[in-house]
Amino acid sequence: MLTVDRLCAGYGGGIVLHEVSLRVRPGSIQAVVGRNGAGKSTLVHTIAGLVRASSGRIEIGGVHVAGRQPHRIAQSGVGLVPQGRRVFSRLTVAEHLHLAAAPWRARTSGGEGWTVARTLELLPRLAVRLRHRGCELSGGEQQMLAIARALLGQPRVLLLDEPCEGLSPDLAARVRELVNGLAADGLTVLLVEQQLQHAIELADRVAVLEYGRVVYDRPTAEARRDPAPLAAMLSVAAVAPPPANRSTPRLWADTP
Ligand SMILES: Nc1ncnc2c1ncn2[C@@H]1O[C@H](COP(=O)(O)OP(=O)(O)OP(=O)(O)O)[C@@H](O)[C@H]1O
Repeated sequence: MLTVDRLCAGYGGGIVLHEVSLRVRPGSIQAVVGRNGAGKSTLVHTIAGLVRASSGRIEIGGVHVAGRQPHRIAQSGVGLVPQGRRVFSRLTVAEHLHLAAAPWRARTSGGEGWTVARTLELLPRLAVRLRHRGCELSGGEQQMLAIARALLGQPRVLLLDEPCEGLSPDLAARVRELVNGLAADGLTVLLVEQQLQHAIELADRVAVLEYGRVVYDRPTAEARRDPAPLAAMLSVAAVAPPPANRSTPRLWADTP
């Protein structure tokens, strides 16, 4: 369970997040949408400890983690897939995975845990690119690597900041399918998503951030039944996609 309670955070004394509260249950996906500059990345970075919370609570499985160092928060079970992937251009896929699977991360949280072999089974495209450097990967491969790296930290809570940004529609659909499968396996997922339609197709709940405040937070079933208020908040056309099926991940074997 991820609980964010009246969280305030910002930069250099300026406040970006104003009393943000969210609760994300294990095995569920909470989407966060909002216009550019609304504070979505700041929220994700504050949960991950990269931005300091000025007040409020962040709990992972009931343990208050706000104020801890980012690596301590990672050890508490928070995995981050940052916006723009942030893979190292000169390191190979194998080196990325080796670093992410460092011994202090080898803890498992009850289950069998993520090993390099298991991530390569889930994302077999990476297995054939092991010797390639980050700069030689396609956007889709970089995204897979960013997800694999986060999984190797044994997260209970996975934060994904616009994981489909810049990907082709086909690849973006595969990333969403993967995220859906990870939630089906019990991960708690907070997903920043640009596309409202995709957010309500994939997530269990959708929240809208506006100027750093949560102005909407409802089950997506409700948003699907009546998308107009949500669409109006974001100034996009109302859409009502079919409900997503939660299923285990399909192997991502073909060339992205
Ligand atoms: N490192 C930083 N230092 C100072 N201000 C920042 C920093 N990062 C973000 N901001 C400011 O915080 C506000 C929220 O930015 P943030 O990146 O969280 O928004 P966002 O909703 O993720 O936007 P986008 O959809 O464009 O990624 C913006 O006004 C932005 O200029």
